[in-house]
Amino acid sequence: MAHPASIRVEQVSKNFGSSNVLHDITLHVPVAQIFGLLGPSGSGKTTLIRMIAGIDDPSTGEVYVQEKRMPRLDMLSKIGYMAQAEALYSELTAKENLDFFATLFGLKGALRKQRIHEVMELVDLTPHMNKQIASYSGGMKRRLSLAASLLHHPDILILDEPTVGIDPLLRKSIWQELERLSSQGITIVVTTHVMDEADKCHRLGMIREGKLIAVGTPDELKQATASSTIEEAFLHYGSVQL
Ligand SMILES: Nc1ncnc2c1ncn2[C@@H]1O[C@H](COP(=O)(O)OP(=O)(O)OP(=O)(O)O)[C@@H](O)[C@H]1O
Repeated sequence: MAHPASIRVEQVSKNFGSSNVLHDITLHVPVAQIFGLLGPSGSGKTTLIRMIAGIDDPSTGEVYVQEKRMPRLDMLSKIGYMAQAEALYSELTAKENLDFFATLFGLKGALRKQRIHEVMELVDLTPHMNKQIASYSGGMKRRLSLAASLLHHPDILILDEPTVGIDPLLRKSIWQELERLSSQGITIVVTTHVMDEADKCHRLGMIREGKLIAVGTPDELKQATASSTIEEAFLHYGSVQL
């Protein structure tokens, strides 16, 4: 076996009432890979990663994380999840918010203080540690959410459009951090609309209308469609009749 799978999605479909939003998705993500999910708005990316994070369950099929069938409460400590909508308390400061999440993850004492400082440093928010979230910009809230998802040193990091509203310089440093985390063995699943970010992923999955229409490295997807950029490859797959 070349690489053990960190995440296995096996023949997963998802219905909301009578509407079928994911169709028969099978996907394996090896340990330490940065896997990007690309697809138009409404194609099902968030629905899929919520099932990987164990927040929702499939209608049919199975999701395994570290070979444990999801959803599973004891896997939550292994997973860091950053949603599109911020789950922050606006009347509290950044530090108070992180203190709250740290408590949920059982981080205590000096270790907790140190970790809060590390993650705040990482997202470049240290000078704003004691400001109320109500005074934060959209980008600052995204950065704080990312910091919160990293607090407990998760093995698996699941990020739903983490860099929306973040300026290019900081986006670059966040991607450097994701690469560093991956080199330490952390598996990362990230949804994105930003094509230069897609190029930084080790492997990509393209989703359209709830179907996984292509999976491969950025180079493989470009070669398969005779494209010079991921954007072109994406447009190619988007125009193919399913
Ligand atoms: N709880 C729900 N109940 C009913 N329909 C839902 C629910 N959650 C998602 N959907 C529908 O499922 C489809 C896929 O939504 P999803 O949020 O997964 O797409 P997405 O690819 O993440 O989009 P975006 O890029 O805009 O975030 C959409 O048609 C959406 O309206």
